[in-house]
Amino acid sequence: MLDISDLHVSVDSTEVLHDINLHIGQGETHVLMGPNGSGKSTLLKAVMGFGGYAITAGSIVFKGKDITDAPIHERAHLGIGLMFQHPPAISGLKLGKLLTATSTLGGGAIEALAQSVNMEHFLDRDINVGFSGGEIKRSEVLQLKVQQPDFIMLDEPESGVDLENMNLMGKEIAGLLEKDVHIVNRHRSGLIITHTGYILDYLEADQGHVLINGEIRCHGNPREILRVVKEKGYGECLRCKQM
Ligand SMILES: Nc1ncnc2c1ncn2[C@@H]1O[C@H](COP(=O)(O)OP(=O)(O)OP(=O)(O)O)[C@@H](O)[C@H]1O
Repeated sequence: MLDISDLHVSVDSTEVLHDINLHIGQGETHVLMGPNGSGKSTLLKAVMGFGGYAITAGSIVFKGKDITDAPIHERAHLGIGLMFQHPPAISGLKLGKLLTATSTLGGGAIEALAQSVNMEHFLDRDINVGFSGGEIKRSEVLQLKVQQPDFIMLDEPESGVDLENMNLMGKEIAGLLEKDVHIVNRHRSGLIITHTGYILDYLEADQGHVLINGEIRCHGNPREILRVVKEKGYGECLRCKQM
């Protein structure tokens, strides 16, 4: 579904990502780990096509189409969706209005989806204005449920979420990634950034990658990587031979 080859990305003329190669097949969920500031969010934003994240070399191919230079709305139309780590607050734009504008669903269907993540009372509020950390995350999940992207990128879905809401979020994200469907029949794929790995309690991820200083330094079983990092730190990933 997604093929990233030899990708270099610069922010403010500083190269943040160096020579990234990543292949995510249809139905697969991959996990991206790595120390703070290693470039994980930058990779997701570059795949989504945000301005300010200049691709200076390499390519991104999605569903067989080269999207390296495609604008963000084209990528969204093709089926790429992103849950932000820190989404912006937008004064003057109601959450319900955004949801109606980004889907073909009617008001009743949107209301029902909002209820499923306890957000029915937020449709009339300006997006993220005064939302708590957990409410922001539920709003992001709701937006993904409405958009139904085929490739879902999640930037730290656990951060700021209480245990009860983590349960809700985990199940919703597993639903979005069709975890109850056999992998050969799954249409959706995902890439999830996690520090804690809590999300892995709700869905099995197929592959984990460790990004350090803008380079992918290790691949492997996500739970195994987490175990090693907890015990020995990310330094151990620099010695990883699974490249
Ligand atoms: N707009 C920007 N201007 C300058 N530097 C930036 C910008 N965006 C990202 N960077 C830098 O790029 C590096 C990678 O940032 P990024 O947010 O991708 O890291 P991360 O791995 O997601 O970190 P964390 O785990 O802390 O969320 C950091 O050093 C960051 O300061």
